[in-house]
Amino acid sequence: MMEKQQPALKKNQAILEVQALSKSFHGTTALDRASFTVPEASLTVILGPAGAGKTTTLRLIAGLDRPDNGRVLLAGRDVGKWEPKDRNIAMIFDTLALYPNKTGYENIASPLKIRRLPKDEIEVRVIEMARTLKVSRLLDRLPKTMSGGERQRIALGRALIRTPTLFLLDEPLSSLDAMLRIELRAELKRLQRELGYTFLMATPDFNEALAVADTVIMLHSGRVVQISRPQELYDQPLDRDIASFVGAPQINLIDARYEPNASGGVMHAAAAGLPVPAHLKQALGDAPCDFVLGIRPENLKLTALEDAPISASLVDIEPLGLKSVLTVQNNAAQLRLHVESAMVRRFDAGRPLGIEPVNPTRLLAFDRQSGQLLNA
Ligand SMILES: Nc1ncnc2c1ncn2[C@@H]1O[C@H](COP(=O)(O)OP(=O)(O)OP(=O)(O)O)[C@@H](O)[C@H]1O
Repeated sequence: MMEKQQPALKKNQAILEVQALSKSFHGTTALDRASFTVPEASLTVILGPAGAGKTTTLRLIAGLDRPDNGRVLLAGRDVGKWEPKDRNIAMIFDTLALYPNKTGYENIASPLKIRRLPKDEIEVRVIEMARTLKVSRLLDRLPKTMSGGERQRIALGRALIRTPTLFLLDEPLSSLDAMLRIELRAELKRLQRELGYTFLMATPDFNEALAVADTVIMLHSGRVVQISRPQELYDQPLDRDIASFVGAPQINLIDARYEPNASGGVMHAAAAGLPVPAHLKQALGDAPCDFVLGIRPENLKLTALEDAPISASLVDIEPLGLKSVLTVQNNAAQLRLHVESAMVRRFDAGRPLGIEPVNPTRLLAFDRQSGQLLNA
């Protein structure tokens, strides 16, 4: 099968450029002027909740749907009029099913056989792929004799044996159980690096993005709301929706009032007067104002009730192994804290607790109306 010749990339040119891409279905906007680039040999993740427009974006790039507006450029060329088969893109979905009556070898080889590659070349590539995926010993076996994880590796081998310009992966691990998922996402990242592939992967799972992504494109209601490194998305989310979406347990977002004074000012939040860290003071300015204070649950800790800036009573404990998530409440706010399980094992609901923020440089402030991050 002939694929259209891709021109050589110019230095620093993105493999993929998406420019103001829009798509509506029956009057509902699925994608709204989305723009981003994907550099060669990178792993870029499109992150967003259900219905954010992730699949729509991938389908438009693959040419499976036509955009209402905007352009898709591959290696600098507008491919708007190209058929999917001419775009030299491989799309991998979550169902990585195998042919049950074919051996591991035949399964991995099948995309190359369809392309009528010479037998010798197929053999070299399958053996190499099996070595990379550590499944060489499974090549003669049928899928029914393999474990779930082994089958997924063979299926990945089959998906990755082609050498397209770009791989689009739509929630490729979503059908797997948690353990296998963690193992295989590390494997995907390793393969992508080792083979120098370019991956654009959609997922609703921030932890997955954190584990594998070079860059995250955060999509919300069809709009690109932030493009950054995954850790930056967690540390500096550009608005409160992003802050809530990334990180579990969820960030605490509490109404706060800022009162500047000669000694740096005070923030009234959760029925407490808290000192204002320098970066927030800069972001909030010189006048009193209302804002939303963002505190990650790991940046709150239990402390002696008599010295605590915040007092609240225990509502619930969710044990998560070594750590537990505590929900506490006072008359101004409900808060989640991430604490050592050993500390709270014998706590009963209703118990009064003392709480203090830690790592003040990690506190965030958001505009009360727009929800935007307030930055210095
Ligand atoms: N073929 C279609 N016909 C009608 N509406 C569609 C179609 N495809 C997508 N949509 C709508 O467009 C919006 C974006 O859908 P899309 O599948 O791209 O989201 P997603 O981020 O991939 O979600 P998920 O994580 O649930 O797969 C949704 O509101 C969806 O209902």
